[in-house]
Amino acid sequence: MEDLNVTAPPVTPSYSNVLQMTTPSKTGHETTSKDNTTIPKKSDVDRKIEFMKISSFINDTLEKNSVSNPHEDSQNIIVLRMDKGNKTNLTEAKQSALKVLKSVPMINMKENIRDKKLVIQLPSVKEKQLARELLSKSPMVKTSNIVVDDTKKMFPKITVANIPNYTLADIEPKINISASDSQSHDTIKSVLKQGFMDKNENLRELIEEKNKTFDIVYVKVGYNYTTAGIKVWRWSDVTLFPTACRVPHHHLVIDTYYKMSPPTLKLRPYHTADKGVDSPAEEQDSLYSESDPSKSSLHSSTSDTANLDVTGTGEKFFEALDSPTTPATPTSFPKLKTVDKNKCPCNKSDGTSTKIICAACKQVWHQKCCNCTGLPAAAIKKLTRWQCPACYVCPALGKLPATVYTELRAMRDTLSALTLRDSINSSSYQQEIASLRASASSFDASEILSKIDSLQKEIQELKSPLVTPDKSEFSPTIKAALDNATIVPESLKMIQENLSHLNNRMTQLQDSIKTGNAASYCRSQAPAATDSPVLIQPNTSSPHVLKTQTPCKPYESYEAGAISQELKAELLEFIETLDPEFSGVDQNESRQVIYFGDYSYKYTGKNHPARPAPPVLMKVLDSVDPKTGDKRSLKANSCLITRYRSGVNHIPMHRDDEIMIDPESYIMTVSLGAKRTMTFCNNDDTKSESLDLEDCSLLVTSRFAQDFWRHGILPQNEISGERISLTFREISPHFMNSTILLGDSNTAKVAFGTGSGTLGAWVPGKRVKVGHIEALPDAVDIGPYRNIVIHTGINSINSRFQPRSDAYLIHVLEKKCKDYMTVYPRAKIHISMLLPTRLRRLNHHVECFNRAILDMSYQYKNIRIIDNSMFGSFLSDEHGRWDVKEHKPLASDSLHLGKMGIRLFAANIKTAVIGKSKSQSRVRFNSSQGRYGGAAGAAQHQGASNPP
Ligand SMILES: O=C(O)CCC(=O)C(=O)O
Ligand SMILES: [Fe+2]
Repeated sequence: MEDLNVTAPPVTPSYSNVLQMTTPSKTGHETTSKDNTTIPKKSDVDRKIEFMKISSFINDTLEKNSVSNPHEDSQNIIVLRMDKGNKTNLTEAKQSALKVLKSVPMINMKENIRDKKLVIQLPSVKEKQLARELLSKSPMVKTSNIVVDDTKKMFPKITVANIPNYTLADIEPKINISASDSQSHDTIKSVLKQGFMDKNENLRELIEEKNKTFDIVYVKVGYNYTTAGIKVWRWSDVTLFPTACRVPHHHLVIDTYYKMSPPTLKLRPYHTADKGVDSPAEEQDSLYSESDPSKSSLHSSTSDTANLDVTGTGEKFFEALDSPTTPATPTSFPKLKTVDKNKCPCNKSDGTSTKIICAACKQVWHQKCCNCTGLPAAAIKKLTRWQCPACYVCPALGKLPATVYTELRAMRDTLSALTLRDSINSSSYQQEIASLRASASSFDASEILSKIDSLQKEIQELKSPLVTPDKSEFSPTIKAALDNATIVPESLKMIQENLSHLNNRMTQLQDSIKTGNAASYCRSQAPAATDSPVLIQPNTSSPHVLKTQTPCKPYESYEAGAISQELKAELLEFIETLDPEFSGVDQNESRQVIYFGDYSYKYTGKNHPARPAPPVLMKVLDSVDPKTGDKRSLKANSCLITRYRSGVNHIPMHRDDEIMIDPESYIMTVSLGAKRTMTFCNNDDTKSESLDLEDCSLLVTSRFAQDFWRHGILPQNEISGERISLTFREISPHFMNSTILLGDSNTAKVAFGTGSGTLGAWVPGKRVKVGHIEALPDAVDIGPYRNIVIHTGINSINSRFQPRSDAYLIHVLEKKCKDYMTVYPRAKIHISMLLPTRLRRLNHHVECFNRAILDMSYQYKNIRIIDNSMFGSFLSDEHGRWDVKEHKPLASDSLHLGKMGIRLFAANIKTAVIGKSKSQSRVRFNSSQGRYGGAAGAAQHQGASNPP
């Protein structure tokens, strides 16, 4: 190939695909190429079809190309896809699939509800083939239009896709053109086409369909994110391709160059600078047009060819980077809407936003348009070597010598020799499977079922302590234990709870045995055993236990006579004056309320505007001395006065769990008048408590307890007297963004709270030190935060003392996240990606681990990713960790961020947790108004509406 000596035919690059943001899609136009053939411009539909074809080509290629696949296991995956419009129920499909695959050992079967698919992981290719065969024959698949697919479907969000250039390496050797017969453009073209077509059936179709119009394809890989309404691209090394594709909220964009590149026919590398691309005329080129060769950037490509990455590993790319003549910025960047360097690419004039100038391309950016929000103007001025997203490439990830790849490959080979997948194929493992199969065939379910039955009976009897058990019926062990035991009521309760749990599990097991699914039941109970060579189960509870557990008391304290008679009289006198202002909470007027507070409060569908509190309410707060378990200060900035005319008036069971209540706060209720009973119930209604609220009493509950207990004052028709309650809460719209940061030492300096904290007033919360993944706290220890930000893992993957496989660590992380989602279904979990370090061996691992996090997180809609890759560019600043001038990391530290790094890291967290919710853009309050000050915020009481 290199020796081809052909004259340059007229060629020009087409950059249409990358112009998604710059060129509005044109449909139905026709254009005339230089050789006068009329070439149809592609309609959106055409493009879509083409992209689908090409993406399946990519999937195939990746399937074959395990080198670029970071998840070796995913080769043995079958996907059952219930396509759109298919009415099949996923759970039913799963049941049927389990039946069909009864005889096939499998690692697991996961439901992906969002994409309506089942992902079946099998131990090896052999089992996969077997499973595929069984599935394709199964009536379930045939009759319900379920597609059996063994691609990995790595690219759920491909918007524009094409052939990744590493596939060119596969193709190239197939194209044998001798110097003599390659004199004409057409010959070369046809030979190349043949080369492509030989490679892939889909592509053949594509080419034949489009005929004539297909040239060589060059690919750039990247993903974009949106900032200030404009799309910004981050181009990646092609080896990062899967990662780029899988960032859930980014769209993958692959820049395509339908180009011939004589005279050398070297393929243009994806990262070469886009010389000559800025011309708007070229932007409008169709994919297929050929125009003036002088505009082509591909002609003068001696340096381009030097950068050619034919191996697909990025080696050449990095080699080229290492050479002193190559600029340090290898990425090219799509053209921005504006060609005016003095104007931000967002094309909007925003006089208030501080501007930054890129040191490389001199483009002006608004602070907010390049992800620099959170930085003070003074700090921005200091960013003299700042490079914009278009120019920057993180030195940690972007510049590795080729030798590193050789080492890495060797390392990977050694490592993969140690993985479970290989051991699965080993003969001893196979023998074990065979013996298990043999014993399974002689498995006598009836004996086990009867044993379970009798165990369940024993459990049932143990569970009813009121009936004195006849010990003679128990097994000797239980009998002995009962004889020796002195059981206190609490432990009895606990034993009872555990027994119910056990009982449930037994019933499940029994069902599984009866339906012949024992094997799959056992597998689903032990994912760690197959995911990881380290067979350790993380210490987390089952969803059942998590949902029903009650880790706290329903209330903190109750104090009779907490309010003096004088204060009571004063309060009643004040409330008397409010009489006409009370409003009924529903049509039945089950009770009447009136509200005072710094922020407006939406309670049972009605908006109660902010209203300054009178001194007498302040007096109540000042006079009480609530007894709480800890010394947290009791703050309140709102008071809801509720009037129950008689015992008929009531408040149904509910939780005070509005998102605007401080997650760490207490809720105080002062009762006046008739004695009423408050009932508390835990989540699964297995526990209930009641408490008489007497005249002048004070009840203190915590916001924390609301997730585990409901409360209410039910009708007591026999009571004729009136009761008035005053409920004091701490409410602020800030708490919509309340955040708990579970983070390693890099997060130590991220400051929370109002005022001048790094995260600012709108992100209140706290940081909990979590040095490594296994130290992530249990769900019940977290609290009702809206956001759970996790930034930990670097110590886990770097630990020499407690080495853990990535699969295991991801498993623990996933399990913890699931626990958090079970206990706090309204919380958003943000996993902040590991940051690059100065340790090169670790950086590769960081990248792989981040990919694995992406893989895991993609399955859950409540898990989001904080993508720190962009902010890598700031690490190059002297305030961060990288010394751009010396092109090496700062000497001081290998893992920790510098001062500026922390700021930007915090800004990234802030952006993630604040999001772009509407209410956020409407900042409607004035924090300086203080306690009961009366500015208008908005808080909402979600519970306490009467059932219809
Ligand atoms: O009146 C009471 O004591 C309880 C009121 C209450 O639970 C509420 O407003 O959420
Ligand atoms: Fe309540």
